[in-house]
Amino acid sequence: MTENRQDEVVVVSFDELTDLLERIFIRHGVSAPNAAILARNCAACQRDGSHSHGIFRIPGYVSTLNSGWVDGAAVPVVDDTGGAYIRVDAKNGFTQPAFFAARDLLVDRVKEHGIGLLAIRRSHHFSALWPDVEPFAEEGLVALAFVNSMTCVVPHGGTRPLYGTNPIAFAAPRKDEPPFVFDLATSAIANGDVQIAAREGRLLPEGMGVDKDGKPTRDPKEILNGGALLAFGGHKGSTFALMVEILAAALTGGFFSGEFDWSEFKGAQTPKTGQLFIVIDPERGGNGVFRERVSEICALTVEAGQSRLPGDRRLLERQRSAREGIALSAADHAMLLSKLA
Ligand SMILES: NC(=O)C1=CN([C@@H]2O[C@H](COP(=O)(O)OP(=O)(O)OC[C@H]3O[C@@H](n4cnc5c(N)ncnc54)[C@H](OP(=O)(O)O)[C@@H]3O)[C@@H](O)[C@H]2O)C=CC1
Ligand SMILES: O=C([O-])C1=[NH+]CCC1
Repeated sequence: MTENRQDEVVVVSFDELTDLLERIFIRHGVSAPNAAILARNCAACQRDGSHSHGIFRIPGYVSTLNSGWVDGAAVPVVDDTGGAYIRVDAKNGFTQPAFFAARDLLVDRVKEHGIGLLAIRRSHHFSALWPDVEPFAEEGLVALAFVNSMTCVVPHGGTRPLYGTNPIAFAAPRKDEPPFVFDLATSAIANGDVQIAAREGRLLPEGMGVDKDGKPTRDPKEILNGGALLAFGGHKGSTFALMVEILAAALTGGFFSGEFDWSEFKGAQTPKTGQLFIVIDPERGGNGVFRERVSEICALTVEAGQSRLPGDRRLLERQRSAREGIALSAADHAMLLSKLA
């Protein structure tokens, strides 16, 4: 760890950050195996510049754990249907331990059937989705993830919030290069980014949200205090958000984004919903050149003038972190240390 007081920055390695986060999770009641999974996930978000779901989320994890809303020591129960469909009851724990409890079985089933579904319920997903899907593509598989969250998005033309920010992620292997991965909220902006803008006193771009009276606003505080977010792309993004409610909640047996009641749990921030993962073995397509074709369409997209592909910024951040370490502001580093007290 190196401190640079002049710039008020503390530089840590990925392993150092993971270790610190692991100790924080354990300090607040997360079991050791679950803490190792959550710490690695959160450190990876910070490393890759997914700042809305990196260490920014630690106070939320901690206040939620302390409220009793989530069980950090939950032991997920895997229900193997014997076919391509695997169900997991997360037992009111975080999604990632439930995901890893079934991941190997899922990959076995994908190899067997060409496709596998992992449906997780009674689970709290408080992170980015790309860490869930990217490793499948590194193994040559195609993966999709659907996660619903907590009510803060108004359906297109509607008058009250109903959907969560409901992200969708996708990963596909490419030939001789890292997988193509996107990971996006179906809201115009993720709730985490609205919170960060509010903290930094920044206005948002037009078209992200409305205030408590339904009037368009660029003020993140007005959106967070009784206002709401809009879906991306009008009725189209709104319909994607609805689809995510169907796949992540109705299909898995989890709660819709507006269905759970955390009012008795002061400090609770993690949505207790459901998550669906669909994993496909592209080799079953039989054309034998799937990776080449993915690389080809990505290259054509850039040739057609798109300045960059989804995931490019994140991978550059990953490379920078590997070269230079992960730079935390001294204030953020102090915040993390304070969570060990
Ligand atoms: N757990 C949960 O319930 C929720 C989690 N989230 C998480 O919040 C995160 C942020 O979501 P969101 O605000 O939608 O993220 P962004 O809008 O910042 O990015 C969404 C995707 O678009 C890509 N992208 C961004 N800008 C461009 C561009 N100019 N050209 C091409 N591609 C681009 C990003 O790649 P790149 O990363 O390389 O910039 C990323 O794959 C996600 O990781 C999501 O999973 C969101 C909602 C709920
Ligand atoms: O940024 C976001 O919208 C959320 N992240 C976790 C729950 C919702």
